[in-house]
Amino acid sequence: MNVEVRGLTKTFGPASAVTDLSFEARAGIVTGFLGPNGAGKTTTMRMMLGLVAPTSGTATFGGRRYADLSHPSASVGAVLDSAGFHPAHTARDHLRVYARMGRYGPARVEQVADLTGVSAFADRLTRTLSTGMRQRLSLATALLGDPQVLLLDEPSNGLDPQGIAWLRHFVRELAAAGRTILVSSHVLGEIENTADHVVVIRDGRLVTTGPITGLYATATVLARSPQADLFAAKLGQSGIRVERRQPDLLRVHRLSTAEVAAAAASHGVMLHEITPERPTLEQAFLDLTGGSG
Ligand SMILES: Nc1ncnc2c1ncn2[C@@H]1O[C@H](COP(=O)(O)OP(=O)(O)OP(=O)(O)O)[C@@H](O)[C@H]1O
Repeated sequence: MNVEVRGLTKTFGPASAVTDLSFEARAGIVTGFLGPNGAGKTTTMRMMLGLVAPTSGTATFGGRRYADLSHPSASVGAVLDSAGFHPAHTARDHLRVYARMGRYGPARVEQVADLTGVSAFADRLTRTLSTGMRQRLSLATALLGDPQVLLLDEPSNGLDPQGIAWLRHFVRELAAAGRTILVSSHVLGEIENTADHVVVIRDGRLVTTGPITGLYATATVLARSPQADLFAAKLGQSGIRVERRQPDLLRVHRLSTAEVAAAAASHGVMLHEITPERPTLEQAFLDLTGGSG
């Protein structure tokens, strides 16, 4: 079940939280929804679920708005925040209440508790749970209906490194089984090994969307040559952007080291050094989102 967001916009009084945002999340892959704090990720997800009315635009799941789904919890599961637990309920009570609302049996409660590790603290009162345990309980709740789509808002919050590794594996398995996963984060590193595609937003607007490897598009190569003038001229003639760093050192944009070496050979230019300047993925993300994170 694919998810389509088209022209979503939300203004709060004079302030725009989300502006004309469009993207897709496809079945079978994990889509990372990235942006610095306050970029509009939570507002977008709340609009997708009908919890906040959009000023304009639509979000659909398999072509239908959330409100028009016949059995929403069996189509779309969401972990938006880990508040909202009744303090006098145990974790298992909480799951049972939601299971009854969705008309799922007690066996399903035990299944999702096992899947998410909630079984280990199922008899504890929710008010005594750690943030990480609450995240697991929220995830278990979202999974009750075995939904085709999962929206996860900063699900790593409060999880320890072991929990983060577990979540990464878990989310990847859900996607491999054909589900559609949209997972938000303000730290690229958290979903770097989880997401296949990314949707990057800043100030409520789309910055870029595509395969996560596309964030490397800012890569540059340093090339040192005693014939730097000639090489710069030849590259420039081919429409390649070149900067002069030192008299004999060029910075070449958007070519790999192999492509730079091949270009030098084809122009009879001798190279003394070729160094990739690939930014870390996190740096590329920070560059895209204005340096805040
Ligand atoms: N109910 C509201 N009333 C007024 N402004 C709001 C409301 N909800 C969100 N905003 C504003 O909308 C903008 C986007 O907030 P949002 O929570 O969607 O961002 P976010 O990307 O989820 O950030 P974070 O990573 O910090 O959770 C922020 O400037 C926020 O202050």
